[in-house]
Amino acid sequence: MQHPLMIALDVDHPEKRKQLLESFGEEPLFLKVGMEMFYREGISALEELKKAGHSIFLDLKLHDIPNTVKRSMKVLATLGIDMVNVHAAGGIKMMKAALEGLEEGTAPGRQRPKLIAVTQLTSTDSSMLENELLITQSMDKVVLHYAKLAQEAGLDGVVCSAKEVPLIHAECGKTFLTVTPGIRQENDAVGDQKRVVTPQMARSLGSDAIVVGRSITASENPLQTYRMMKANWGE
Ligand SMILES: O=c1ccn([C@@H]2O[C@H](COP(=O)(O)O)[C@@H](O)[C@H]2O)c(=O)[nH]1
Repeated sequence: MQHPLMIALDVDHPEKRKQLLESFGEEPLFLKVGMEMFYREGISALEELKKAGHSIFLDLKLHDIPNTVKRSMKVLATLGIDMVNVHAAGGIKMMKAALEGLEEGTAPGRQRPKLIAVTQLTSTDSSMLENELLITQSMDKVVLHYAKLAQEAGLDGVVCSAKEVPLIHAECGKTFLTVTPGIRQENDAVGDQKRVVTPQMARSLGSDAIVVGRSITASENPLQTYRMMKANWGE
């Protein structure tokens, strides 16, 4: 998939997860497995998803000392996942260690999972950045700075809002991946997200992939909503 719409499997029961996936039939999907599902269902569920032909972004957002992150990534590299992430706030050493761990853990002949870094969560706005996190630079500057650190560490790309994609692609190059959550159709509830765009806007801003959770998982007809959002995203 060149520009995937990644479905965030944020549901509160394995049966709901299974029902949701059944509603998509045989279509191979790009699925984002987050902490909720991974902590509940573990590695065996990832194997199930892979067997069904799906691609997996394991969104665990590692953020710890470099040694711990490296050793953890070495384990995650064995799980058959396609993408995994860290928080760029862990710094260059931590990101380099994450990459080393992934490389060491990837079996010969297998493709290393892509490694991307969260710049600033899409639930953060400028006011939170300044007043809670005490970061006084603008959101654009901070996100770009973290993207550059991730690139310097050798990572494949970042998680950011689609709003920051043009800046990141201009400074880090078009092949540096931008994976963008905070996606909503015009009338969807925004919830806790702050830096939000529609699938159409994400495409015109140049996002490489969009992540959609509740708009699909909480929809009365997830398949129909997925198809509509995918069409609006241009895939
Ligand atoms: O900055 C970030 C990083 C990760 N996420 C994750 O994406 C989905 C979005 O879900 P929605 O229901 O579409 O809001 C969710 O799993 C987050 O953990 C993010 O939103 N922002």
